[in-house]
Amino acid sequence: MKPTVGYLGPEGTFTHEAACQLFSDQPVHMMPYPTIPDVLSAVDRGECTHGVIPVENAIEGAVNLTLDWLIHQVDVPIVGELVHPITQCLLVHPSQANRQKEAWNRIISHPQAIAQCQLHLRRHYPQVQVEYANSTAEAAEKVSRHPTEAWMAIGTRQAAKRYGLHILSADVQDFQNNYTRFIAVGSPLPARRTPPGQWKTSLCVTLASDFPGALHQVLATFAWRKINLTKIESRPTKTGLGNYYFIIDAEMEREHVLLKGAIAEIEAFGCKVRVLGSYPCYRSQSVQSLSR
Ligand SMILES: O=C(O)C(=O)C[C@]1(C(=O)O)C=C[C@@H](O)C=C1
Repeated sequence: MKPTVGYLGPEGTFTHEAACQLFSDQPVHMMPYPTIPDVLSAVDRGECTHGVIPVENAIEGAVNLTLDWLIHQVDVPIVGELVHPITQCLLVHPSQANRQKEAWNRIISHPQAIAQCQLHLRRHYPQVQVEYANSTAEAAEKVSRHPTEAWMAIGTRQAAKRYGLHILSADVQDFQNNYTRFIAVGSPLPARRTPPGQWKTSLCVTLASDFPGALHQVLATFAWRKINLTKIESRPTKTGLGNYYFIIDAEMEREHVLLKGAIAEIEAFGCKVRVLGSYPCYRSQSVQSLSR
């Protein structure tokens, strides 16, 4: 049976591009969902074999909704990662494309996309009212349904094609080198033609108690074993101010004797360790020819 891949939709989101890349080597059934929690819940209850969602952006940082749902709401392992380039475009209805800059009155997009372009918007379109959408493609689709409005969406080139929009300007993010890290969750990833660049294990660590050097003690277990950490992020446990989980990404397979040793040592201090997944990491090929 073909795998069913849930992703943050509708068609034409960055997540859709990432999902097409990750599953480009075999036939799959792609299933769009309106929100990140919907994707994760669909995988959790077995409606999809896999899910693809964003987890971190180079400009804006962590996608907290993804982290919080992975920790608190669902029990689905991370099985793969894809780093994908993000080119934000200003998309408008073709019948409005000749407007002056001052004439645009609304910008619609996903909060992460708006945040990545905030300097550009302040500089060029200070008058626009911001409206948030569940995804960049949802915003593009809304602009396409309102041909008489002076509205812009921020989104992908693919969304311009799919929803018949005009690209007013491309690369409008405030910093170049814009990349988002997407993760696949659910069943193990089918084999891909390209080998992974690296292997990571994501851990969620809860400290035993709050004392000077508690986090240092945890980090030291990785340091003396020379295990490289690629990320550490704290998220509230939601039990009170000052209580955190630490999400630690280690550049090593879960079964490696050094990582097993590190986890055992951290647990011996009384900390709780949950393995969120151990997975291959890929980088995107060109996104030009993607469509499914
Ligand atoms: O709205 C989309 O197109 C998405 O795929 C979501 C998302 C995100 O949540 O970070 C993905 C990549 C970009 O950073 C902007 C938005």
